[in-house]
Amino acid sequence: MDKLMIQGGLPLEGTVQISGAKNSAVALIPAAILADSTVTIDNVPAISDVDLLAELLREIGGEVDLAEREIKINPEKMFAMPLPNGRVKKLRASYYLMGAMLGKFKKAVIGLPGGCNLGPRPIDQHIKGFEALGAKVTNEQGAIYLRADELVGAKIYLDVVSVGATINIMLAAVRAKGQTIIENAAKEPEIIDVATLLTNMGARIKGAGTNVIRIDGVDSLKGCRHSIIPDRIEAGTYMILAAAMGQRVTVDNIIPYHVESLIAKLREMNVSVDVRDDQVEISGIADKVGVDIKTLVYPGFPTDLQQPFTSLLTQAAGTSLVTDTIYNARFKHIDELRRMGANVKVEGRSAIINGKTELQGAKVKASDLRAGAALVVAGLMADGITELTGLEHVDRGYEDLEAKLLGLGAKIWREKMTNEEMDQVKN
Ligand SMILES: CC(=O)N[C@H]1[C@@H](OP(=O)(O)OP(=O)(O)OC[C@H]2O[C@@H](n3ccc(=O)[nH]c3=O)[C@H](O)[C@@H]2O)O[C@H](CO)[C@@H](O)[C@@H]1O
Ligand SMILES: C=C(OP(=O)(O)O)C(=O)O
Repeated sequence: MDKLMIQGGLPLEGTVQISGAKNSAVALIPAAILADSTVTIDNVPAISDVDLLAELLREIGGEVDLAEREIKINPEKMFAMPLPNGRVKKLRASYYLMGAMLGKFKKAVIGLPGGCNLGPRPIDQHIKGFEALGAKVTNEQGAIYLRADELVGAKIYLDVVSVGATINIMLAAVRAKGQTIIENAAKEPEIIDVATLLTNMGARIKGAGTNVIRIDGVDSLKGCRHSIIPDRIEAGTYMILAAAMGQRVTVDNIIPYHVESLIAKLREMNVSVDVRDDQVEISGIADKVGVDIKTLVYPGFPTDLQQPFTSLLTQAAGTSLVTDTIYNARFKHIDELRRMGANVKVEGRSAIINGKTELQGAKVKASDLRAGAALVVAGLMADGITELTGLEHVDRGYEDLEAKLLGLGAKIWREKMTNEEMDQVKN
């Protein structure tokens, strides 16, 4: 097991290239199950969630060729192999195997998903959608059993705006009989990306990116080629890093429109953001002032950037209030920030940050993916060296983190943990 060593206090400068979106990739790869011939996806990020999904598709008989930035999925020999345990529990997005396998084979057995521990993450809206399409769904010993004689389009109103449920219902509905209407659908860019792939495969989908999606079922879907949109959360993380330590940092290969809520908040803090066609240039040298943020569904401020943004706010003057309306326990990074000297307290769904405080390098642990990102931001701002463990979470979502940061002038490297350190981290 490795730990990440971060030498803090060094200015960042240069250009960083953003990879394909994790939350698109992890839905697009299962979507390929629905095709009858090879789907090729490029701009695929090299992250462990993608490796796990590639393995899962191989387990169900898929021929999967994962090369640099490209994945080729031939679904011709796939079958409805039950996946109650194992890799499905290591990531959140394994739940997309439910919609895709149900849509293709009319049956599936998939273990309950893993992913970041952010408090309760139910999948009742996914199940409500599958049932509305005609599936019988049962939960047996931690695995979801789905079976349908046939899937028939239905009108489904989501009680909670859910990215996963919206995509999963689309996957199950594209080959159903007749029309499905998803009301109160999520509008995240990744949903449009999945709808684009499915449409290129031959599906008939209207309204992706709005809160009403209409799907007219088709009998079969064919292979095609697709390029993944840039990762707005990775982009946002580097924008926050640039605001923290950047003299002049260009975050390249992005869709600036996807990070508008972050740009607005950075400007409110006094950070200079120059927006161009597919990049932003950020200079964070100015004295920063505290701001309040409230996470919301897209296009509101993304919950996935809340944790790294909290780290940045420790360096802003005054009191800032961060409220997460999506997850009630997404504050596991706060204790670690306090260990580094931050003045932050959590009250209910909010964190109250009093800045600006000097941060000191410390031994800290990432409890989840974006907690890891938050601690990398903090480590780069702190005096001295920060040792970050829990890298398995960070590797789920950030391609080449060290290489990208080295390219910006950071001093960051991995070291093997000693047995004693591994015991300490486990306890
Ligand atoms: C793989 C992936 O794309 N993960 C993203 C996806 O997660 P995920 O798809 O799991 O998140 P959802 O959009 O479904 O969750 C939003 C909220 O709805 C609740 N809910 C969701 C489904 C359901 O059936 N019942 C229910 O109550 C959740 O507990 C949460 O409070 O969107 C989240 C919100 O933008 C992001 O943080 C995750 O990075
Ligand atoms: C919460 C996240 O991921 P997942 O849903 O895959 O756990 C995230 O990407 O911040």
